[in-house]
Amino acid sequence: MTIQWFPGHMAKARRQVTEKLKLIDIVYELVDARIPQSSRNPMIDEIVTNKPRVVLLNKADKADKAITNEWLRYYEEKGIAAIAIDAQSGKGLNQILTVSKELLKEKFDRMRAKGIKNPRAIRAMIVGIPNVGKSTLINRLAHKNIAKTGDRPGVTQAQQWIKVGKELELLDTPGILWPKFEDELVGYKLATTGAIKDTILNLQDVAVYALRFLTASYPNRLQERYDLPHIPEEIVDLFDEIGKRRGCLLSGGIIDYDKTAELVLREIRGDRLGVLTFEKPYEEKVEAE
Ligand SMILES: Nc1nc2c(ncn2[C@@H]2O[C@H](COP(=O)(O)OP(=O)(O)OP(=O)(O)O)[C@@H](O)[C@H]2O)c(=O)[nH]1
Repeated sequence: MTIQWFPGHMAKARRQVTEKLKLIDIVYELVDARIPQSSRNPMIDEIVTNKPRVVLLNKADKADKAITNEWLRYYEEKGIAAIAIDAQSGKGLNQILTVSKELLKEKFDRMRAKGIKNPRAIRAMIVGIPNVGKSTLINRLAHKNIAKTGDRPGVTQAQQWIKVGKELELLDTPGILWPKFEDELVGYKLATTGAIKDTILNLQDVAVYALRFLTASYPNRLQERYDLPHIPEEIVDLFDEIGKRRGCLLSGGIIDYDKTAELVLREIRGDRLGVLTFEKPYEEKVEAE
């Protein structure tokens, strides 16, 4: 597989995030609840070293609820604050302030101890990979409450802050961290959920991954959706069955594998096979074939 992880992009993103860290009290790391591990950039652990962090499992409406709960337990066991949210509908968002206040209690208590009667609002920034829902979350929290507050020390550029009630302020520009997909399985998961462009990986390979995953984890849904009396063992036979049933054919009745791959991925992304989660905590890494 010839996936490139652009070091130039990453270095720039790292610089920008590091610069903004000086302005804030807490980081909200947005990940996709369907692939909490693959949708984060592991470098964030090196970048965000001295600020508390909350993991926000976004698009929880598209994820398998039981597995989202497993992820929440996993983070709890590791002592990492995590909340399942749906930025589009606003579900779970009210927990963000509560958790932030808990994590920053000592810092703000110290301010009060120094004689500051009404400490300022908590300042936060959102970071995450492209398409994970950063803008949706900011807009949802903002309710058009965007406040121009001008320069803050440490940056040459004026930062805009978004007021979220009285107690929270968000940087209006999120930090973008690129996904790291040197591992091909990570790449396939990102592609299946639509986090990376379809032109980056071979679409048939992505669909092979997705169909193998469905066969192993959600066989009933696969059978039901494509009306399969049983799931063929050979992946090519599975493509044939789906292509035949859905009319993805070339002239002469030959199965059009590109069209079949496209159809399957479109239906997965559109929740036609129900809500799905592609990775579990503590899961052994399985090499994609
Ligand atoms: N179902 C669902 N869709 C969501 C949710 N949050 C965001 N989306 C959708 O995901 C897509 C990407 O959301 P954006 O907010 O543009 O993501 P972003 O991280 O700002 O993307 P970039 O600007 O590329 O960095 C949009 O189509 C949103 O409508 C969610 O909680 N649930």
